[in-house]
Amino acid sequence: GCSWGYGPKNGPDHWHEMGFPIAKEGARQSPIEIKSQEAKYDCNLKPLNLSYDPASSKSISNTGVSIQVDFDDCSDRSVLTGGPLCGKYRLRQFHFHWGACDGHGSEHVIDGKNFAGELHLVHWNAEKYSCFGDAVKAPDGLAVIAVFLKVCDSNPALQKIVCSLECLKSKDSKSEFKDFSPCSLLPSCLQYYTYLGSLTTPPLCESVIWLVLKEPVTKQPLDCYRIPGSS
Ligand SMILES: NS(=O)(=O)c1ccc(S(=O)(=O)NCc2cccs2)s1
Ligand SMILES: [Zn+2]
Repeated sequence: GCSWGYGPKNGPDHWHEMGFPIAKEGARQSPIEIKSQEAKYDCNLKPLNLSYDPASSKSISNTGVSIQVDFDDCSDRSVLTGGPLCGKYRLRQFHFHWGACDGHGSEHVIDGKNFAGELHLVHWNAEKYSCFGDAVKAPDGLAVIAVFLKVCDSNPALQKIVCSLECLKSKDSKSEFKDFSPCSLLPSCLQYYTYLGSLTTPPLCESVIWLVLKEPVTKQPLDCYRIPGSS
């Protein structure tokens, strides 16, 4: 069909011919490979300042290409400030990218290392733009925190998300998802790399200030959930 995805016929190498020429012609396309030795320290950068209200989480859905938790972004309930950012960026949603096996799945790569997955917390500049749709078209409209995910034996915060997957088996399924604190998914150290890039999926808008955390978090191996009746 005409919808983009990650298959051999509709994956990233085809997106430019599926209505998103920016994939080939863009000036600041993400993801990128980060080479730590080439990163420059910038003393003007501030620490990231996250202020999230767990009561602002609304729902969790299977978008067909990811698992996404949406937040109430009608007011400044969950906001990101600091880092390279000017003003307050409102948390709109977070979602995941992962692979078929544990050796790959992250979008960004650090010094040639792939991680099992990557969590993206998507924020938009509500001080400067009146709605998300306007922000996603602006060069400083979005700020996305990227967190690398490693496989490990347990992560209680992810547990709540994984448990919700039971009733999200089909595309566009959605269920209530209240009182979730995204901070519980973050590593203790919020040191980050930052660069100007784009959405990593169509429409690939070049409107993202990327904040890629240096420290990964550990995620529950999904296969640790025994299916009742299986041996
Ligand atoms: N992987 S990522 O964090 O770079 C994202 C990809 C898409 C994102 S979105 O939530 O902004 N939707 C994009 C849009 C929907 C409708 C108009 S633009 S965030
Ligand atoms: Zn993403």
